[in-house]
Amino acid sequence: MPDLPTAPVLLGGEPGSFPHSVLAERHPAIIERVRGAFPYGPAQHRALDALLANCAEGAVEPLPADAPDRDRWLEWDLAEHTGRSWYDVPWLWSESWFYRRLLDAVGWFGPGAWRGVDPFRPFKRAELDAPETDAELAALDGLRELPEEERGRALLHGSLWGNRADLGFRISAAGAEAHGPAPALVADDSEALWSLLPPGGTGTLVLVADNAGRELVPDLLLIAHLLAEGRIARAVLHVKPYPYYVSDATTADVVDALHRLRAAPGAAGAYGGALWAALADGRIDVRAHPFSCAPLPYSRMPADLRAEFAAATLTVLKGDLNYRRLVGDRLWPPTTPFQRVTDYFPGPVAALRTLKSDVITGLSADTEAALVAAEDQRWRTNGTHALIQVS
Ligand SMILES: O=P(O)(O)OC[C@H]1O[C@](O)(CO)[C@@H](O)[C@@H]1O
Repeated sequence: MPDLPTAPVLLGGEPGSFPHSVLAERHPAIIERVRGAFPYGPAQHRALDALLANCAEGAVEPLPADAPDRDRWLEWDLAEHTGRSWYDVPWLWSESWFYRRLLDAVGWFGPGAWRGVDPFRPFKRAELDAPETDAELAALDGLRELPEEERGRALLHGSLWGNRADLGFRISAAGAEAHGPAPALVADDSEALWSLLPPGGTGTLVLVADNAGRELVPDLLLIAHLLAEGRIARAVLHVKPYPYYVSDATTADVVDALHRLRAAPGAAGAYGGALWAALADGRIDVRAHPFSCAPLPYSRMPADLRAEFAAATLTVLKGDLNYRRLVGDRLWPPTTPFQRVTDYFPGPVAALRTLKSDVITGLSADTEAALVAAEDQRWRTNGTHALIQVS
């Protein structure tokens, strides 16, 4: 693997920092929301209490010998981090560990009746069922008369800005949506993206999804458009193998989104039907690779995933967490070339992301200066800016 340039890895240990607030405030709030959403029994309440305590002062504990994914977590640095504070290990790792432990606490992996019950499902469902979703679907009717390129651009932006629909983020960023859909693109390589997907394409788009609901719906619409317009022949949609970061999409969320689309009137319903048919005949494939929930950067991806990304015409990584994993969860100087930190990626890659954490690369010096002048460093995390970067 070529040498990557380095910058400090983000840790959660510094009070006042964004990562610290996620570990110290957001995670306890998520535990209480989940606790309030299900009629859990005493065992789950006790386990959630223990997790709360662990969030505050605890150390990383080993997984029990019979945990189904113990070997995988050992490959993912669990032994190295065991006994250390959540605040001293890489923030990317401790956040991911939090979701793994939360699933344990509610019985997701257990043999009991709560096995496989998604603790975030009520929140994801509520978003999908919200009137705002109806309005977004109805707006598709207005796109029908547009030339294909304009329709494609609109759907690309729908998928991009759909990334603000992140329920974990909203717990501590109330009001971020009130800024409206500001056209605040801090980097825009969309021309390069379209040049990789010309009409008459016979290739495969890999879309690594992020959130369910109001992000996944526009992601699916974009895929439907690219297939219908002959810009790709196939699409592979990667989702999470288990509930993660509150709103991340699982296979069950894909099913919910497709039902929602199919039941909608007008253009949305037609897209839903086309997507359903494309899944049935194999033009769209859904994957839930274990590495999608790994606490690691993509530079450590396993060989099978590397081969899949290498064979794709383009891999689109959605969202903030995927961006952190793509470029490395480090405090890069913002003008660090995106190309340089993604050199290791085995094929053409695009990031579509709204900015919700400190990590950023690929800005021009002018753009960085303008952002800092207007907002100090708040632009990095307040979810009102977005980027399209291609390498
Ligand atoms: O859903 P997204 O765009 O990946 O955002 C999730 C982000 O939320 C956070 O939990 C905090 O913003 C980050 O850790 C993470 O990058």
